[in-house]
Amino acid sequence: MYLLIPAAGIGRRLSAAWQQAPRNKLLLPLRNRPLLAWTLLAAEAAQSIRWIGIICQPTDQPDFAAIADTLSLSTPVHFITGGDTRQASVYNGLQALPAEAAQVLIHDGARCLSTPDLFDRCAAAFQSCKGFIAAVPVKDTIKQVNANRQIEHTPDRSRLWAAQTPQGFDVSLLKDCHRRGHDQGWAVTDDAALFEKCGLPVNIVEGEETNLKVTTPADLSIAELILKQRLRGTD
Ligand SMILES: Nc1ccn([C@@H]2O[C@H](COP(=O)(O)OP(=O)(O)OP(=O)(O)O)[C@@H](O)[C@H]2O)c(=O)n1
Ligand SMILES: C[C@](O)(CO)[C@H](O)COP(=O)(O)O
Repeated sequence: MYLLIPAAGIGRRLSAAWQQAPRNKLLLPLRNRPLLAWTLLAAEAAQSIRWIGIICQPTDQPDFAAIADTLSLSTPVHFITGGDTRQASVYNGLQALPAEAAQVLIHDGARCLSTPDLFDRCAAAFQSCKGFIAAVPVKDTIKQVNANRQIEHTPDRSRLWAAQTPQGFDVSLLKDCHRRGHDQGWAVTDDAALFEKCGLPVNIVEGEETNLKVTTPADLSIAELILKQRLRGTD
């Protein structure tokens, strides 16, 4: 299975909280390794992942290459230049896939706590569909709010899921959706939304409650705790 890892962000929300200049949060230490290292180790331990493409800014590539070298991965790692948005980065990643890649998993580098089992369950989902996402049921009541911060609507919680990654797609179909998105000026925050806008079905694969996206300082603290428990075997 081919895996694309969007890793070309600049961590604005994390840096702003610390009142620091933006920097790629995937280089931040978590326990005793850079955040990206945990993502790579999980992908390496998955039975299904045979190819990794890290989508990054050229300025981060030397650091990411050093991280990959330190891990001595058996899975081949390739580097792809990212774009100004996650959507643009994934677009670049798709263009860089080997011609023989028919299916791809896309997984945020910032979701460093995903387990090998989740990668393998997602890879297996291709046996029954051409588009899917890892997701978990929503626990909070969600409110749709207008510009005046007044509640407009309370969706039925029983039908709400929080999208995670990996997200998996037929490569040819996703390339078409990204192309249409570029031509139509669609701006989306996950790749499934492009499939949806193109009228293509996207299924749900049960995600993991611990598969959080490290976005804010609180996420970093939670990720530290989860890793501490996981490394002690008490996760
Ligand atoms: N132009 C971008 C923006 C984001 N990402 C990646 O997409 C994932 C999810 O993005 P997010 O958590 O938002 O990371 P950042 O964009 O770095 O964070 P922020 O929005 O706070 O700047 C991350 O692994 C990030 O590196 C990317 O590859 N290219
Ligand atoms: C793809 C994603 O992780 C699904 O929840 C999320 O949309 C990424 O959003 P971000 O703003 O790029 O972190």
